[in-house]
Amino acid sequence: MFAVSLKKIMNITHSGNEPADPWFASIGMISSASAIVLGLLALKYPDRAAFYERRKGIYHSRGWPILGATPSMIWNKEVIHEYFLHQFEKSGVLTSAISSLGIPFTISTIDPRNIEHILKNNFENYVKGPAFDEATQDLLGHGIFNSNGERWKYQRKTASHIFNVKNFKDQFTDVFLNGFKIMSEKIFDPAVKENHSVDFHDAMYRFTLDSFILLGFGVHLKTLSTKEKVPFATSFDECQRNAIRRLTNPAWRIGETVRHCLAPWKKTIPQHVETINSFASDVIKNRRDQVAKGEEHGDLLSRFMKCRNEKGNLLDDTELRDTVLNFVIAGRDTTAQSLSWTFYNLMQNPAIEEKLLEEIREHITDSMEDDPPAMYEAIKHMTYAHAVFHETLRLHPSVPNNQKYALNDDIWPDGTHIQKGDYVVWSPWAQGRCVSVWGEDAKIFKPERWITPEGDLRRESQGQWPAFHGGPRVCLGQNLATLQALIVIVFLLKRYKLSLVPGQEITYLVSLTLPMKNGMSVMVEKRQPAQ
Ligand code: HEM
Repeated sequence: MFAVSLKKIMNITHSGNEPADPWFASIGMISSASAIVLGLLALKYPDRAAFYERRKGIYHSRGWPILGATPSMIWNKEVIHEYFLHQFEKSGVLTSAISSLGIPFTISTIDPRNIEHILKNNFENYVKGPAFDEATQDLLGHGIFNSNGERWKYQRKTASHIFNVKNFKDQFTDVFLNGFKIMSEKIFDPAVKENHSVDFHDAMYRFTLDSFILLGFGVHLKTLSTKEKVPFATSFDECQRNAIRRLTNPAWRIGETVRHCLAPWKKTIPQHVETINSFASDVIKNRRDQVAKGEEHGDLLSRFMKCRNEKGNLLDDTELRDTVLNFVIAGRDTTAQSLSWTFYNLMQNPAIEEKLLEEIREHITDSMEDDPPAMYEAIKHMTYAHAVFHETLRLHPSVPNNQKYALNDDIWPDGTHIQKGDYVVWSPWAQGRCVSVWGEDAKIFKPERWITPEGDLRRESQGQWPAFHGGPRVCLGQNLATLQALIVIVFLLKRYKLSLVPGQEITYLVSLTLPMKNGMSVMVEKRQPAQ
């Protein structure tokens, strides 16, 4: 039938005596067979992906015949977090299975009890799966982020000795305060003087990259001071962006090869990785020479140089590269994004901004800019500033979606049965906005929800608010990220009044983290001291 119509279209005719063209005959047979197979598959899988078997006791949303949720997910790929939220709100359940072509059995949940169970109570059963490891291996190496089991345990133990707020109180605060001064001088003051807008999101990215490279490797990258892109920064950004492409596309190797063939003049991912590696190896070599001459440095690299691995040996260059780079990757984007979303919310809620300013005036003096320990102590007591930051991360979690892989069968607190080899996904973004989890005002920015009747900061369970993950793998930098963010919030608000440039669309870019898709243009004025 198909072959006949094809011939008609191509205007090819045969007289009755001519033997049939074997090419058309085979096409006809293949088409008919395919149509039959598709028909049978559509009968067996009328509302889900082919070969996807439903499990009892789990809610399955209805999808397309044979394709399941694949077309809707592709259609909504730019607004995937809203899509997940909508699926939960439409179904009224907090746990459901996703049937999509080409992905393994995946169960998605925003139930706080289940998330707490995965992260904490049955932590040993859930690991980063093979897909994550493969997609991020060249960038993360064998660092803490993509390690599991004993290797992770050892790295975590070593890092937590070094990585405590007490150790870094003065040094971290000092780096952030200095970074803030450079950012003011190079970006915000000129914008006030020349009355031009600033891409706030870009400024935060530069600020956190400079700060974390200084803290991690002891190197001044100076992206805040240069208009041109620093090669390390370009490669670092490109590798991070690429990681999400790999995680969402099982055929990423082919994709990368095709992209290279189509644009051979562009740097490939292995070339970007090489740029990062050669930066790290130069810094490590220099630092080894300096240490050999008896110099003392306080950056992470120098501290990790004194540590031993699980075999009792000092860390070699590759282990040092992986360890330090994992911290930079962990801290840089997440903190820059949380700052951008905080200011986005403050600019839209002047009453909240004013309340925060009152707290700043009460606790922070000008002299604290040059007194890191005093600054650190003052910030600790600013309850409302913490509430603003937590509320931002509730609505705009820097890690909006997360997944793990089940090593064994399990039963979740809501009764869902998990089988060995299942992927489990939770979405802090959808959870933070879901009325069933956070109440009727879930979608409203309201820092007051974080303040107890006694005026203290409310501590939510890690299952309810997994912005910093939870359990044994809770974010190691939570206190530091909060410290850095609050320093910037406090001093930026104290010095400047920011306002959104009208007419721009502020939205997220779908990625492993939550960057702003189009940046965020703001106008900057000097803030006049309160009368
Ligand atoms: C607002 C800022 C931040 C947020 C929202 C955040 C959030 C998270 C989340 C959700 C995870 C779990 C990721 C996963 O493995 O699935 C994580 C892990 C981690 N974070 Fe953060 N993070 C922030 C800043 C930082 C900073 C500044 C550092 C340190 C410089 C840091 C260090 C780490 C490390 C080392 C891990 C891995 C912990 C482990 O696997 O044992 N983070 N963070």
